[in-house]
Amino acid sequence: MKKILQGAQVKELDAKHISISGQSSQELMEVAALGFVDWYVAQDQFKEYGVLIFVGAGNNGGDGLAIARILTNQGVQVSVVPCFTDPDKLSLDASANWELLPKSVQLLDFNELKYEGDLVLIDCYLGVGLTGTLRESSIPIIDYINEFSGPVVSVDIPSGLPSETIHQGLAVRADYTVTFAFPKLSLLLPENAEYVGELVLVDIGIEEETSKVFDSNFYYLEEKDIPALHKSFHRFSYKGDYGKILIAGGSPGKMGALILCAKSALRTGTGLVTCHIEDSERDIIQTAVPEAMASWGLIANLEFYDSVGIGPGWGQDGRVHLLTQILEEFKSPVVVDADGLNILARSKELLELVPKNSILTPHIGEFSRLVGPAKNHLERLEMAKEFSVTNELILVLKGANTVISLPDGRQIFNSSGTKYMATGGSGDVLTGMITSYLGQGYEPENAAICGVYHHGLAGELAGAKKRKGLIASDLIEAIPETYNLLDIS
Ligand SMILES: NC(=O)C1=CN([C@@H]2O[C@H](COP(=O)(O)OP(=O)(O)OC[C@H]3O[C@@H](n4cnc5c(N)ncnc54)[C@H](OP(=O)(O)O)[C@@H]3O)[C@@H](O)[C@H]2O)[C@@H](O)CC1
Ligand SMILES: Nc1ncnc2c1ncn2[C@@H]1O[C@H](COP(=O)(O)OP(=O)(O)O)[C@@H](O)[C@H]1O
Ligand SMILES: [K+]
Repeated sequence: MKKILQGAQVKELDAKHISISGQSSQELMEVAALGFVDWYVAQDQFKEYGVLIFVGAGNNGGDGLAIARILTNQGVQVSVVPCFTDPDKLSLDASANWELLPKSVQLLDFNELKYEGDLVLIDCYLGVGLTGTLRESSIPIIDYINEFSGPVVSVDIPSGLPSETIHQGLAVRADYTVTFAFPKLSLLLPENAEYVGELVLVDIGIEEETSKVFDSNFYYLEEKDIPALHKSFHRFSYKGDYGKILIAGGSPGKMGALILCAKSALRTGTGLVTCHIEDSERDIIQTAVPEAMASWGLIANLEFYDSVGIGPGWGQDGRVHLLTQILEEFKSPVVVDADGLNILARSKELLELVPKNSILTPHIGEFSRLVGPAKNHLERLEMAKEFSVTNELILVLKGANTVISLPDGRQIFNSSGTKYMATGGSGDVLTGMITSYLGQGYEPENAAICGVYHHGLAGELAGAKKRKGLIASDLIEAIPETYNLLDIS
């Protein structure tokens, strides 16, 4: 899994990579520029566009000059706007790429900028080398980029955005940010979404091993990390091997949440699902999910189950007794969501009963009730870490780039998912998936990671077809496709 370092550590990371790989810094810049161009030319929406590249004097500008050369050689019409006064002031690698710039590239003076036709503006003005507050001289440049009528793509980071903090001042507001090696923390903060646009990560071949010596609790979860975390089953596996799970949820008028959760667990691979419900709701669950069994009253034989999911659509009134029974009698980790979390927030003494390494899946509202209100996402991350470490629990803080907070202090940002998942019932589907993996015998950490990643991927697959027409049931139907895509059997 990639470590998320600080922007200021990028130079050290490069130096380490260079000493291990034997690659020169200019070659590394070339790899980054080629990676950017590969992504760029694959974007159908830019097919008929020329490009206008703003370049600064540092290595971010160097990337831009290399991109200008490579795109020109691929037949794209390229103009460059140098945002520096003297080419002698360029960084070493930027200077080398300045010398290599093809003669056919048009150099445009920022003060006399006039352009015609469909253009994409590529922002290579300032990267992670930004220090302190933005200088006066940068303001007209960033204003110009922000007033540009066409699409804006920022390279590595939107110019003017600091690498680690929540920003409220002037910075480029990009439609896309194509970042290198690892996503900078600021690109993952919801408060900065208006600057970042869509986030794309380009791998530039720096081994994960290289960042081991750097101190960071933040990690970025990608598709390549997933297959190794899955358990494989053998030819003679029977339904008991895939887990027997209990879901305590649903209430009159909110049975849908439980139905989504149960179906999702079945599609994730669980062998046997039992739904613990109110007597009056028996017909609904048996009709909507014939594959599931139902139980009611006090729970008999809790030890029969491999995992328990608690909360979707449950309601809070009259549930404390049942929740206490589960937490006292079920000795393995459980999954707690929705009203299960709301009860814990109201009756904090129950928190001590929650088995260690259980997985709690709050959205921001539930987090605020359970752990406390946060000023911003950075503070929320810090509070989540403290909560996970102190209580030895796994917190899955849901949202775009869901964060998995582990009892050892690591915090993992998810890369999969789409805005189309912001629809009622998406969270119930996630609870079913994580409970399913726990029941299949996955370590709690892996159950949370696989659940969160596959859930987001199911969202991407369903979202590609249904866009804003996506509903939570579409996520469930897309779960099997995620196994095909990652070749998980
Ligand atoms: N491993 C990787 O990820 C790789 C990273 N690579 C790339 O390197 C980039 C980092 O490059 P970097 O360190 O040269 O700095 P960069 O971002 O160009 O900024 C320096 C410029 O900003 C200016 N400036 C500073 N503060 C300012 C302010 N407050 N207000 C205004 N201006 C200010 C500063 O001016 P100066 O102080 O020198 O006068 C100088 O001109 C990184 O983002 C990525 O794109 C790839 O090439 C390869 C592999
Ligand atoms: N903009 C978004 N980008 C990616 N994922 C999202 C986004 N909005 C919501 N999600 C995901 O959808 C799910 C919503 O969960 P939740 O808020 O509990 O919904 P519900 O209570 O309706 O089931 C979470 O897993 C969250 O990560
Ligand atoms: K930039």
